[in-house]
Amino acid sequence: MSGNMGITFRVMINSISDGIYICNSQGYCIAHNDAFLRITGIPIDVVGRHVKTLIDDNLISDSATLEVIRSGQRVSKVISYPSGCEALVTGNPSFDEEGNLINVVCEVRDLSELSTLKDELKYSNQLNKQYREILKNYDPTSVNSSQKITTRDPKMRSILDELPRIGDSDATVLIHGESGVGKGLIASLLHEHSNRSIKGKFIKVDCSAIPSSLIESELFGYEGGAFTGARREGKAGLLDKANHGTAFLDEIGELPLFLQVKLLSVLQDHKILRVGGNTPLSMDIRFVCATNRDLEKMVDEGTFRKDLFYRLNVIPVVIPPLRERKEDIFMLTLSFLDKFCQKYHRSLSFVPEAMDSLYEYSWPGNVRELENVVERLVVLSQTGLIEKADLPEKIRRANQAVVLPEIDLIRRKERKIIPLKAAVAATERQSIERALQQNINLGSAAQALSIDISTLLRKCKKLGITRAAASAEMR
Ligand SMILES: Nc1ncnc2c1ncn2[C@@H]1O[C@H](COP(=O)(O)OP(=O)(O)OP(=O)(O)O)[C@@H](O)[C@H]1O
Repeated sequence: MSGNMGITFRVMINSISDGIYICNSQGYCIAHNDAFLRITGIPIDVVGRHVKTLIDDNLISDSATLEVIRSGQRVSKVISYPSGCEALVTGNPSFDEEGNLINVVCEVRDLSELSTLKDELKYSNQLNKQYREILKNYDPTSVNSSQKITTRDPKMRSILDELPRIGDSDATVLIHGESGVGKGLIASLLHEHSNRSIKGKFIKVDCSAIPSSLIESELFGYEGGAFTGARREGKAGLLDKANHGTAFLDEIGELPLFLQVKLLSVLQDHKILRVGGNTPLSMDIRFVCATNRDLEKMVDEGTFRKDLFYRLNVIPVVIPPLRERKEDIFMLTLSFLDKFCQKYHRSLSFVPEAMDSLYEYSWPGNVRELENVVERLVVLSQTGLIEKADLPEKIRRANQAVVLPEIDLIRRKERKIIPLKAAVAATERQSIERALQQNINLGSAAQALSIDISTLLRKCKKLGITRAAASAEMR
């Protein structure tokens, strides 16, 4: 610090991170702290100099001090300095007991630092609030509170609307859809919607996960001594466990041909025959099957039985891939974020650029992939914000542009959903460029936009808008 002040005062004033600049009642600088020099980059000793000479020497663009001396009131101004920084300078008058001005103390706040921090904090608070509100008001279709399905997609909603009716019937359902779209979830909801959930269980069998040599005995069970290594007392199969309930046969396209015949007879006769057994056992099972393969093509190729296909496909349910219901990406992301934040006791939000990238990505692994990505981000995140840089590279590459040009915005409008941040940025850019082009100075441009100059400067900096670029843009 410079100036003729006591040591305690010097230590105190230098512990402040904002710049402090003190003038006497005539406008001569009597002291300043170290932060003042760091922020302003003024290369000369200003103590003893009149502020007017600093303006004349182009060291400051304006003076709050002169305005305070003139008006006797607290004054704030945005002032540019040789460091290239723009600062919000607030001049505070101090008076003696008779009300005479003694000196003017100016606080110099680096707007770029301040606005970045403020923006981040404000934005993160806004997002958190917004997310919580959406989740609070959103009514996910929930069944018995154990399973929740999140969707806004019209096709998905019509499937959900049909679920109670399909659940009530005992007809066989074949769910078609890519891996990870939620076929298992829909199947379990069907069970929960039926009165089978009261008297029986939901048993899932992944036909692709059980080796073909074991699948028959796993499904149908076996009698004692049916084969080498079999238990002496025999064993009930998974279908036994589904008695009075629902058997969900996932990846049904992987079922070997010989078992397709056996399954067909179960569907027709409602009886199962254990491996090595002679007496068929009556079973009351509702079958829901799922596949990510084109079963009709497999029928044509002779790898899937036609009669079984028609027997299974009584009620077909087709679940669209996530890339065809982009509206769901936002909702699902927030829903998974909430779930994993609760699980891992974290509090996190996505910055808009990260959300844009999630939106743009094609999600070949569908909802499961999204769920896994969000869980990983929640576990690995070290700050309260998930940024674009935190996303896996393949997702980051899906969206390089942060601020979308208007043309892209229109193209996106046609696809109905525009990420909120991109829409706001494009609209802000357009209004600011127009205001800068149509107004002679920053003050009137800010007035036209109904914001103050510091906000205008901050937004210009953030969006990379200069007056020259704005004028060129509008021509
Ligand atoms: N709409 C949704 N809302 C909430 N969670 C969902 C939704 N769809 C899928 N999920 C979740 O995504 C994950 C994958 O879903 P699911 O296992 O049902 O997919 P799948 O189509 O059966 O996959 P696969 O074909 O590989 O067996 C699960 O954790 C599931 O809970």
